[in-house]
Amino acid sequence: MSAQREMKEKNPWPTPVTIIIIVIGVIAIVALVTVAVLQNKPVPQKYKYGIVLDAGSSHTALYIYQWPAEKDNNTGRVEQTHSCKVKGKGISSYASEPWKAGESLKECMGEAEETVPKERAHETPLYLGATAGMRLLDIVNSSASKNVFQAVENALRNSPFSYQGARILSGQEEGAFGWVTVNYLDDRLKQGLKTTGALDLGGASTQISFISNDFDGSESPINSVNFRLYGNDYNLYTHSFLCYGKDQALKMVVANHTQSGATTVLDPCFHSGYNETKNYSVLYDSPCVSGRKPQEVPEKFDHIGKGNFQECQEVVKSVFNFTSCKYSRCSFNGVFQPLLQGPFGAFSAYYFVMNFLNLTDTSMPLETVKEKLSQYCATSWDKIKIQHPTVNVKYLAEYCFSGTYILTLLTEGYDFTAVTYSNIKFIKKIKGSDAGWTLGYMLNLTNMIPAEAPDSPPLPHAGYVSIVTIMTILLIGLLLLLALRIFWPRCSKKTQIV
Ligand SMILES: O=P(O)(O)OP(=O)(O)OP(=O)(O)OC[C@H]1O[C@@H](n2cnc3c(O)ncnc32)[C@H](O)[C@@H]1O
Ligand SMILES: [Ca+2]
Repeated sequence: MSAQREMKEKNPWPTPVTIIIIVIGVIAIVALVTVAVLQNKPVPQKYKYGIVLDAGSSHTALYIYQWPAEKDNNTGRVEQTHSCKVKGKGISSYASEPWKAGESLKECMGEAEETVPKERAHETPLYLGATAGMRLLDIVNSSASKNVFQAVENALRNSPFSYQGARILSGQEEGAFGWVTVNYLDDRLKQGLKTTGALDLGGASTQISFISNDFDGSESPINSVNFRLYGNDYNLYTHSFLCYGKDQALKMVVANHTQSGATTVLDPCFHSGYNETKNYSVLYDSPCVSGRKPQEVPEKFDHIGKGNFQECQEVVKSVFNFTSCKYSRCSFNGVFQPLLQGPFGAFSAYYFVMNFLNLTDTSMPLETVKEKLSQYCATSWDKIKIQHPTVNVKYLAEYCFSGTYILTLLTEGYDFTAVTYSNIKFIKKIKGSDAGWTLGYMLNLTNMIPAEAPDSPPLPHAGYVSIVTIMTILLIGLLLLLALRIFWPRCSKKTQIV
């Protein structure tokens, strides 16, 4: 018996148990490596780029987007990597000297050349989209609008990028792409989650876009945009109000005050102590008001502030027409609008203005918001200038009007109530990318959002983590057992014998 035991102890060949442990260990290692390789494809190192120029009514901005080069088959995340604000006004302001519109873009185009790696430039699409400023110029002087586009095209064709054209977006496109941007950045589209509405307030137009159960497009087809994105169908309600951006709305409000052709205009939307001499011709230079220019007007008028929120609200209301509606329900000016639904993201001037006024917190009761704005409007112009010495004086003079306009547009125009006001979030960026139509526009033109859902990874993430964890624990256990058998055979034998 003892000789047998001695032989066994000296036998260099592993016992069947050891062999089984080794085999299981090898299988576990192979399985672990296979799962890890399948799940974690190599992390892409390189990026692809796309550039969009937003030629707005008040200014032009350039946005550069990037996404992982190996994932442009619809699975990689597109994010904003750089933005550049073009100096000066919007391209529509260069109607009488179009070449300057092209010149104005050069500095930002230079920044784009520095940002996009040289070897990627030729394959980087470059788009320019113009909005309400060019829509208005096109209405009053279409040849001037063509000349501006010509100048802009010349400048962009000479860039190293793959120029894809410049054009005016329709109001519908502007609204719909803003909605796509917000929901793409929030990962709502890919995951098929409930979507967020989009509210964009520009200088010359404003857009509202949202999904409502109350809307199937049949009542007002011009307000309907259909998408199939990542396997989900969306029937989006969208409307763009030309002339209801905050600069044109201000013109309309002041035009209402100046119908008598007076030389002095008392304005409740400007602070008391504000007094500026303005030209009638400049005030009435846009098609939003030109039809209402009084026949006999002096050259100039004194624009004098009165600082009264309630009165300001009344005159602001006067630019909205609530009298006629041929649909089941309307927002204003006879435009169909279904029942408001879900959360909303409000960006561009909505954010600039409410952020300046410290009123971005929408959990604050609407009445409190109004009280705060009322106090702000009642503050004298001298005091306001002292309190904000670094703020652009043109913006500063207009925040009382702008805040009042925003609240009136949201509550009277779109019908947000004291309850639904808290569904609005004033936003500038989402995960580092600016909210606005540009990203949605590029995603659409580059077919970056597929109609159908992309293939999911071989395993759901939770399954993958569980398998890897179980395998690892098993492997460590087996290796420990093996080590015990090899290095302390006597010890393990003893346990067996006992
Ligand atoms: O969409 P459109 O109507 O073409 O206009 P835009 O694209 O040029 O309009 P923006 O959103 O850039 O700006 C909207 C308005 O907000 C103004 N604005 C920009 N920055 C601002 C700030 O910091 N404070 C107040 N107003 C600001 C700007 O002059 C416009 O009147
Ligand atoms: Ca805009």
